[in-house]
Amino acid sequence: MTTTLDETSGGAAPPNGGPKPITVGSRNNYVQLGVYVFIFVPFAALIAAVPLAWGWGLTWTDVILAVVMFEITGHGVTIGYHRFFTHGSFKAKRPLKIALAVAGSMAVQGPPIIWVADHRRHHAYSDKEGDPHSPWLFGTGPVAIAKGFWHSHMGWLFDRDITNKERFAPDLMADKDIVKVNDLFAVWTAVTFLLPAVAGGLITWSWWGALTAFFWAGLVRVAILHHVTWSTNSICHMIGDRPFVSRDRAANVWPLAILSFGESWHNLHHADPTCARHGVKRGQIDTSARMIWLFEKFGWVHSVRWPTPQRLAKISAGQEA
Ligand SMILES: CCCCCCCC/C=C\CCCCCCCC(=O)SCCNC(=O)CCNC(=O)[C@H](O)C(C)(C)COP(=O)(O)OP(=O)(O)OC[C@H]1O[C@@H](n2cnc3c(N)ncnc32)[C@H](O)[C@@H]1OP(=O)(O)O
Repeated sequence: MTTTLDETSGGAAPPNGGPKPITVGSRNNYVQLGVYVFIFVPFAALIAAVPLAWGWGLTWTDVILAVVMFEITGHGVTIGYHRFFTHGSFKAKRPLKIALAVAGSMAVQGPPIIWVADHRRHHAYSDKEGDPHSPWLFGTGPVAIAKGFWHSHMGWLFDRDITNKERFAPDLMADKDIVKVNDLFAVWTAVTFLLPAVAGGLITWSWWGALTAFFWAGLVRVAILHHVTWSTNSICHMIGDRPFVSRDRAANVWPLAILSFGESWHNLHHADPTCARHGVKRGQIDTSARMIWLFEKFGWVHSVRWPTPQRLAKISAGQEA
């Protein structure tokens, strides 16, 4: 059976079918070097941060700037890249659309069109051959599971094919605003590191304050956001609860709910990919859904796909028989 995008994600993109390949070659060396640098430099800072936090550099200014940057860029990914651009869970006014694309780009996870194409491909082939980052492609058993964890968490980023953007993201490629934001990706990458440095320098009125803010609210914050995001691909496809029926191994992992802004209610997400709220049960924290609700109240978004009792009953495990 041929799996089409429309069947699986609900399709924010028009599924223009055809025999288009799912991948189109490999990344060039220049981009591959960028991936290494933008993964390892923040990661090195995160490792260094543990001893450094004991009395070197970390100030309340750095903590506040790091939290603010984490909130902006993290929600740029969850609300923007993920729920809006990939899955079309709501419609947004143009200024908000552009702001979400920029905020997502500042998470240093690649330009929006590539991110969205990869993620739609993930849903189309979830946990099967063709999924760019499933942990289950190596089989079962301890060694295969260890390999699978590494591959799904970050290994896939180092040695990977390029997802066919024409097939998986034609709607974004036809959107001039998004193409512009996409083309300026290197600028947003610079801004995401320089903004906290400039703010830290001005607030403390010192070069030292700029340096520590760059380290904590730039590098360390990006590294933490990277690993939280990647955990959705790795941990949330390996362990956790599966109260809803999905065609893959996606699971709900409650300890990640706060840091991932509600994205770790991943079982519901794969059972109902276009739903704007992932934490649908009582007590399931989902700050991304809260913010979408707020945007709706402000009139910035409309046509939000909120969960309905009928839909939830239909996808609940045990209800299908
Ligand atoms: C609280 C949050 C919770 C979130 C939960 C999410 C829920 C969803 C669930 C689960 C989904 C998870 C999904 C995870 C995905 C993670 C991905 C990562 O983490 S990536 C990490 C490392 N960072 C990078 O890889 C950036 C590296 N790239 C760069 O910095 C720049 O692109 C750079 C410096 C290499 C080049 O920048 P230039 O502006 O000079 O050049 P230019 O024009 O952009 O690129 C040239 C060509 O290469 C492509 N390209 C650029 N970056 C690419 C990339 N990362 N991958 C593939 N192609 C790339 C471009 O599209 C362009 O191709 P053309 O000419 O348009 O066909």
